[in-house]
Amino acid sequence: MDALSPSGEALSPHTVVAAAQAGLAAIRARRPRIHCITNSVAQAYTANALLAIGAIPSMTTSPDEIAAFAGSADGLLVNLGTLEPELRAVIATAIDAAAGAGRPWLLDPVFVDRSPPRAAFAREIAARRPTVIRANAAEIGALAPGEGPAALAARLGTVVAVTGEADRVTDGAKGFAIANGHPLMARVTAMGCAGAAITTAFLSVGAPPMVATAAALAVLGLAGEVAARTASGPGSFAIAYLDALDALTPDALADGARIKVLTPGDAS
Ligand SMILES: Nc1ncnc2c1ncn2[C@@H]1O[C@H](COP(=O)(O)OP(=O)(O)OP(=O)(O)O)[C@@H](O)[C@H]1O
Ligand SMILES: Cc1ncsc1CCO
Ligand SMILES: [Mg+2]
Repeated sequence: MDALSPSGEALSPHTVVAAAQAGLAAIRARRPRIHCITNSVAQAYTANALLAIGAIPSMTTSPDEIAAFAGSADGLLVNLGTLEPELRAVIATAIDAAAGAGRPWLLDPVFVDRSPPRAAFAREIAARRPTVIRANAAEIGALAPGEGPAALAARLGTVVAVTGEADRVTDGAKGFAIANGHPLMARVTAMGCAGAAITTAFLSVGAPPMVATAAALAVLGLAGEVAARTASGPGSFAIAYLDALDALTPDALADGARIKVLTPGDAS
């Protein structure tokens, strides 16, 4: 299982496909619990997406419970989509607990491009070195103005994933481009948020972070392509996407994943 070997190995599209297959099997067998501090728009869909892939969601943000929940979870998602004031301290406590327990955590800096105070807070959180930062291009631009994903990843020692029509993942030196996905994914709110939660589930089952993130994005994109075949619009697509996550097979991944290795020049 080359995908589960330590980082530093030669990277290839096959590495990612193998990690997607192994990660999917591990999530379904081990049922990792992912604690999600996420926005009020995305909560129910995110919990359903985690269940569809085989993981277990927990979602509380209660200040007196967050350390217990985050510290005993297999991974932590921090999503800033509806950043009510009391969440700032809750997020700090959750990161302490997850990082203290040696668990991966992922930052999704939603809408930092719309709010300078939120961008400032997101930069503070990013300085805590999340395992992965996942965002759309506008959000990465606001989080690290003038820097670009590869420089951001290199400076923090984290993995940065930029999602959109094509997805790119980098550790600052190397990277992957994932071409899977469907335009209907941009017509349902919280697709990125739910995808970040599923990416956290892949991080929690053991592949190195850049490979695990690329694997998760291939899974998410391929599920989107499968769902689009039967959907008649955004509403039925949202439901079909959950079914597609549940039904995805190792063979479908081998046939359908569209991954390219990025060299240092094009990882920026
Ligand atoms: N036009 C597109 N074609 C193919 N895939 C897409 C397209 N737009 C988005 N996606 C896919 O949808 C997922 C969500 O990415 P997106 O960049 O839209 O997230 P986001 O902006 O954070 O969304 P949200 O904030 O609504 O959760 C990614 O896996 C991405 O690959
Ligand atoms: C629409 C919306 N507003 C805050 S969070 C969110 C979900 C998509 O990120
Ligand atoms: Mg988003």
